[in-house]
Amino acid sequence: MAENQATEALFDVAEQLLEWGIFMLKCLIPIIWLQSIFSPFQFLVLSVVVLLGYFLLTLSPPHDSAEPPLVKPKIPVLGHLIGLARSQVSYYSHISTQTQLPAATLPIAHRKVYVLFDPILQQAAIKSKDMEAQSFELFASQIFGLTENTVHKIVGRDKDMESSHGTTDMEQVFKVAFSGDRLSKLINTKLGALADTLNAISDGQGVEAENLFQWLRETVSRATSKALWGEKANPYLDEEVMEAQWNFDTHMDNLLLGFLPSIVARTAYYARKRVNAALEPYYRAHYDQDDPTVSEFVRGRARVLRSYGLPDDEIAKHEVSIMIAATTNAIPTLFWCNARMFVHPGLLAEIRDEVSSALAVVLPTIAEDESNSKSDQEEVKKEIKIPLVGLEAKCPLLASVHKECLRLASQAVTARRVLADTTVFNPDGGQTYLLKANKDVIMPAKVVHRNPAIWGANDADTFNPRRFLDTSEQQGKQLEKESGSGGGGEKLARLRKAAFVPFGGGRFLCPARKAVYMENVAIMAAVALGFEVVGLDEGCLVMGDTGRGGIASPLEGMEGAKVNIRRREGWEGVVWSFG
Ligand code: HEM
Repeated sequence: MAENQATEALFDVAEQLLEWGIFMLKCLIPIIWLQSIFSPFQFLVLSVVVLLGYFLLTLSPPHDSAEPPLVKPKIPVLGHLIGLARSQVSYYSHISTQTQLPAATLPIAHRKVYVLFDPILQQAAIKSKDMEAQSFELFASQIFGLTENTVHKIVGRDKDMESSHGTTDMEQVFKVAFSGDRLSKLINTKLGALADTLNAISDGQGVEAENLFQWLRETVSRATSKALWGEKANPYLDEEVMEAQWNFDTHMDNLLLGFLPSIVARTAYYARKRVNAALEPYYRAHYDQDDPTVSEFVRGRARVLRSYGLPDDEIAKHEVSIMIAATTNAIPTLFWCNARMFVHPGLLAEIRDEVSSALAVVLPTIAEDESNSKSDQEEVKKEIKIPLVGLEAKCPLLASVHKECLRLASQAVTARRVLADTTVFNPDGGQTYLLKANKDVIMPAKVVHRNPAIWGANDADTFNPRRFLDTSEQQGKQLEKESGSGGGGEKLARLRKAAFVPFGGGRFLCPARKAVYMENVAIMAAVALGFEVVGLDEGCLVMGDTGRGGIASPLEGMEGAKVNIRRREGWEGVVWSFG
């Protein structure tokens, strides 16, 4: 918190200095003019100084008219950087609202980045073969503390592999780890561990939690770590290590400065050190290869890194990123899904009905009906297995709530480096833009996820649990009427598809997306059916902004208040399982 305030203060100072610099230069003009009367030489020198200063403070990179329109910042040179530091991912939304452009070129000092606001243009760029995700090279050594040698080895070998068989070694690992039996094992182990937590909730009193977010974070992180790192030597079984991982995840952006990290980014620096100290013995002892319960995700990645010649300590540093990928987005998504169900009692009742009929389990109120015998009830209560396959299709309202929560909470900022000059085209709007080689393209999900012309003029920013229920042409027509946009309903349905990008897109699309859909809907079903979240307060529930993009968490202190998670009346004693 203190580090963030310091950064904010730094940017305030920079902004003030720039404003003052320009103001002073302007003030100098009459003085220089006066000077010209007494000393032509001093007049000449001062004029050159002022002109040079003004040029440096207002310069922007050359711009081709075929590129997206140039949007100059209010504060010259560093204005966009200051805006981004202050408003983070929402800065792109501000620019989109202010300019109403489908795409923009943002000059930052002598460099520029393209930002695509239009979903069709985003899809055109994201699917182009001439775009590369380059973030690893840019921040890996500062964020993870890797040596330059390690970064070069990884990037160099990845590039060799890519040119020889079209995909990188890591992409191959993702393909295997997130398909077939490996995927089933990953999901079953994680959900098995989650079921253990649910089953341990006592009848009657339930569990008290500081807030629902914290409870989910502990529960889901524990289950995820077991599924990923295996049962023999899971380094995250130690609560201190898990806590350090969360601290690292929350504060790691401060390490990007790369300057005196143990002072400037103290929390992240020491948290990383603690996690490294737990992961290093794990890799040194080769648990990743020797324990058969370890996931293919952990095993395959380490195998690749070893084949690149990385020592165990560098592998340990690199693999701090595993829990970030697996929990940073997944946990807040699950939080919003469950929180939104429980703060809308009418919706919760509908979901409970939908799930119980899909699973053919009898609700206690129905079971208490005289036509049902007591033995029926007991049988129902004994064990309920939530199926993983086909649940979404059987529970369309549940699936719609899940997607709507992803839509509202996703602030993913997909970034790509343009490898060769690329033209992106939107046939509907007729816009064509040139994206030049070696520039970066930013595609902010928040802008397209909340575009009123696509999602509805009245409720693009608000939660509509039924939004994803019906994708028929008729709904498209209704939307068209609401948003006032022209064109057929089909066009709007197409736009919506393009404008829903919580998992990124193209070649670097999240490899775990199928697992996420299956797991989240199953967990929501079990929690809705068998539990109550007492005390959840909608008035204390506010979404924050993510610094680096991804799924937004609730603001600190606004996670919905203290809660009691307890078994639903009539559903005590149920043994939950998934499969
Ligand atoms: C709600 C949950 C999740 C969301 C919203 C999400 C979203 C994303 C996004 C936006 C990307 C970047 C895609 C791009 O650049 O186009 C990504 C990449 C990735 N995600 Fe996820 N993710 C989720 C859960 C997970 C989980 C549970 C895992 C692992 C167990 C995972 C593993 C990865 C990996 C390894 C990548 C990098 C892919 C690459 O570089 O090719 N994600 N995810």
